[in-house]
Amino acid sequence: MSTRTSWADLAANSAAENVDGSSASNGAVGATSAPTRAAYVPPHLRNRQSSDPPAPAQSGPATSYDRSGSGGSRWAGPRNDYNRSGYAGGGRGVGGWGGRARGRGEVNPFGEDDGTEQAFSEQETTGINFDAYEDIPVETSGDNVPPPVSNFAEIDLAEGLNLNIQRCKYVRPTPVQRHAIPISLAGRDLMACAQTGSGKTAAFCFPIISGIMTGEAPQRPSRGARAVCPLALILSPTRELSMQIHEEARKFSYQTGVKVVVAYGGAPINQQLRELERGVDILVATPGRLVDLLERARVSLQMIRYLALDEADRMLDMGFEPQIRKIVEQMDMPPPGARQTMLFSATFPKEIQRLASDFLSNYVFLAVGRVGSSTDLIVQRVELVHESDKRSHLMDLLHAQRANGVQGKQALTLVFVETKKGADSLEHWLCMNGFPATTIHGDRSQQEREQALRSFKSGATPILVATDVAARGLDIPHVAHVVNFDLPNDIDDYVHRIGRTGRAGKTGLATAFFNDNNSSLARPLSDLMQEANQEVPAWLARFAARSSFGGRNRRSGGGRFGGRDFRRDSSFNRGGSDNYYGNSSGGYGASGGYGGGGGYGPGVTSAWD
Ligand SMILES: Nc1ncnc2c1ncn2[C@@H]1O[C@H](COP(=O)(O)OP(=O)(O)OP(=O)(O)O)[C@@H](O)[C@H]1O
Repeated sequence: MSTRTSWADLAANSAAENVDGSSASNGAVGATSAPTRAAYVPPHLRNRQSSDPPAPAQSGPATSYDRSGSGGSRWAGPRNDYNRSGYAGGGRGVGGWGGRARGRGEVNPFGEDDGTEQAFSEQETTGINFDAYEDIPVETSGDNVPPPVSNFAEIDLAEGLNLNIQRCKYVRPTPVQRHAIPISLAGRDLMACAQTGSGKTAAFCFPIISGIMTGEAPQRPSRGARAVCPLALILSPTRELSMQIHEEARKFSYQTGVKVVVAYGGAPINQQLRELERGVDILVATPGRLVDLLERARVSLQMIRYLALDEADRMLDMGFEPQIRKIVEQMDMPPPGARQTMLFSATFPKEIQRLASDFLSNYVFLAVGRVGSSTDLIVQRVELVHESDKRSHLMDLLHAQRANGVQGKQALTLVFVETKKGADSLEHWLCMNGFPATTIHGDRSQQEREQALRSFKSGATPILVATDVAARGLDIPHVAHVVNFDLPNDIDDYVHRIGRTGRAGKTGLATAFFNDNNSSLARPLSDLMQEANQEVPAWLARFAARSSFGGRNRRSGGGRFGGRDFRRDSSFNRGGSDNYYGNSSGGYGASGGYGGGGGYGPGVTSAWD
């Protein structure tokens, strides 16, 4: 019983932390407010009833401009000047490339109140807890690595971008930003590994936006050409993550004249085509939809200067690698060296690093914290729960949270399950038992997926039951608790899942239900927890000791895993021209420690776009 009380206490503390300054400033509902109950529709009836309200305008790329008040015609977008973006090269008529016009009528992604003035005074209270990141060891390797900076003022970013950084209330760069931004601004290719929630999105967006703002005007193909030619491509594995990166990039590029467009599956392609035709500098996309656009010859990659792969290890695993190779190697994208390539993730198995090196030229490897480690900000608990007891155990947890006033918008709970059917069934059961829940997985329509996320974020359904489709990248404020109802097979998936809480310096709680079916995860899980200074239960240590070495999990063969450039490991070094010079701070040694080979199995690739 005492354990359960402590879960609830932890969740309560976490919720209290998550409430801090921001709720005061936006008038958000407090932790004890009752959430608005959404009308529950059982999964089997969902396609027959139109119970889900239609997606609001901001959900789609094309409709987002419909809110701009720029007038009735869809063609009267804020930047229908094809000379500037995506089409027809030559004269910009806007004071040169560096003097890009601000998009008139551009929707303010910061809301009605721009708040630039206010931003400075509020920054210190609403920002990230940087102290939490100060001790993180950083390692770089590569040729002539550009030195890190300690604040944004030291970085030579374009002026309009600096203003938007203030609008975002980013006071100081996070560690990954301090290192990665100067490396990218120096024009270097980069493979970067940093913990979940540590600000990787801005780390690749800032150099791209700044580079486009200050770089030479591109000579785009003639206006008659059907294909649009973005200058930068950002690929991510899921639709929701692509949408999120698009939203972030739009904030960072607000009023800079840099146009960001998103394209992802499950949404009408015609809307996305229309948006692309208005001009695009940065294209954010999921691989499947991009291949479709390339095959229709509606997008050309010939002018790509920047390529960023977010969740790069996922993008290069067996599920996605063929599509990524097609996009990057078999279409018209400039080769490594002629473009700048940035790969980011919180996990980067060596096998994938080796694959990824095909896309890079004389790159810098950057590890902030150990590769694949979880952040200390997340309190991790593992409970021994038999398969048949999982539901009642979850119910106990949720009741304890409720009893402690941990619920509502400020304390969202994300529950991961293995299968889509399992997700629907658990959601149904939770709702029947008085816990408003919704679900996100690959069998739901895109509209349903987006509605589920909105409902979760708003606190209307403070529990989201998800498959791995929600495991990576999603930055949902106020996720106080991640429950691994079904543990994943791969420890890296666990790292990403629990990383949906404890983000941007805030604390979070992660609870996992473990039983005999998860024995292959015992050792990597106990290693990971130990490394993150978590309490490892004695029974888990016994499971770990019993489990065979060299299993399918990469870490199961090694006592220690670390942030390592695979080029430092002689067994991976193909004797090529990779020269590098290691550079580390924070004091961890040079031993490798990823055991076993292969290991990254197909997992739950069906859940991915
Ligand atoms: N310099 C900064 N100051 C304050 N907040 C920041 C800063 N940089 C990023 N953030 C915020 O931190 C949160 C996490 O950032 P982001 O989503 O980029 O993390 P990530 O490292 O990509 O995580 P993941 O590995 O889960 O994809 C976001 O809400 C973002 O707005």
